[in-house]
Amino acid sequence: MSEELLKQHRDAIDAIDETILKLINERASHAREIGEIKGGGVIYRPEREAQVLRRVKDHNPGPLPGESVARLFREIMSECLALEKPLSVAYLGPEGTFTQLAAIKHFGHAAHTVACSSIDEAFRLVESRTLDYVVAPVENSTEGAIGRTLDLMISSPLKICGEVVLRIHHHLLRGAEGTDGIRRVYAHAQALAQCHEWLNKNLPADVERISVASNAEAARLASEDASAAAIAGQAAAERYSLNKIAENIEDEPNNTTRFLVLGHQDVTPSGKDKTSIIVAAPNRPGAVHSLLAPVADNGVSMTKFESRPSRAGLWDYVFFIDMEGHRSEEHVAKALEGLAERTSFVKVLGSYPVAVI
Ligand SMILES: C=C(O[C@@H]1C=C(C(=O)O)C=C[C@H]1O)C(=O)O
Repeated sequence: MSEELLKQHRDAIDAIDETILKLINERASHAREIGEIKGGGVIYRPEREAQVLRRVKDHNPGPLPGESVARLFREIMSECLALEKPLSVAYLGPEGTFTQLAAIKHFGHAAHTVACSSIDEAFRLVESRTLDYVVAPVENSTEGAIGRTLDLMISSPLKICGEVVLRIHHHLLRGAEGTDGIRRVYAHAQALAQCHEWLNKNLPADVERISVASNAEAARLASEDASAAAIAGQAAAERYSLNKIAENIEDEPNNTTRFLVLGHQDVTPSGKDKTSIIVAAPNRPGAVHSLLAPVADNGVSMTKFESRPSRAGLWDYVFFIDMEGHRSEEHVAKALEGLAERTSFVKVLGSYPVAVI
């Protein structure tokens, strides 16, 4: 090893770090000025943040991967915005849930994440403007829709202003080592379902599977009970100092959960957006087909179509539809007009940027 060569590179890194430091602070000063111009109004602009992240990925010369530089800039923006005022974000707690991870992935570490005891409470705290935004899971690639979030969106005045897609890795966690002496496994019902095959193969049939409110709650219970294990993610393992007895035990290797970010603002177009709506339809043959005609006729692509029995009693079914494009784009606007003519209930939940990181 050449000491001289090593020193040359380290000197170069020191000089670069000084420049980076100066430039990041210069950037923060501009963000603060922009905050002044906004004059106390809404400071967080999801469309602008998505554009910044896409630009960074598109212009990235390497060797760092695009995803990595986008994550770094995610944190820089988070700190710049916190200089104006840190955002407060409600999520289904306790600390260490995947929803908290999703909130941090979307807003960065400078945001103030607040654990709530239910998705309902998280919505309520944002509806009452006690907190700024709520992050809630909406669908999992193996388990399907998260009914409670969908039901809340039917009546909530909140608008969707972003989405987060998170790869979900589950681990078997325990205070002790090995699987000997495990009498029960705690996990959220979704996690039990997502690891069902693995549990059948790797634990005795008489081990009890107990579903609890969250993965983090499962980890907490396992940390207090030597004959218990939990299924949870990395964050919960760290939070409760548990050993990873087995890693990535999810049956489906591409297990991902999609989360929605909701707040009070309408988001302007970012250039690559989605629009989410709810429509109601009677339970009549052909009703859904004719209802959807304006979507196809205007060349709008649907990326999701999910039905739920209506609880309001006025309709038989409600449909959650995601489509490509922003509601202000002509073809999307025309599709929405056409839908409104065919049903008594259309609710636009929001137009928002497609997830970048
Ligand atoms: C600086 C702004 O405000 C916030 C901070 C941003 C940033 O650091 O780049 C981007 C969007 C906003 O969330 C802006 O609107 O441009």
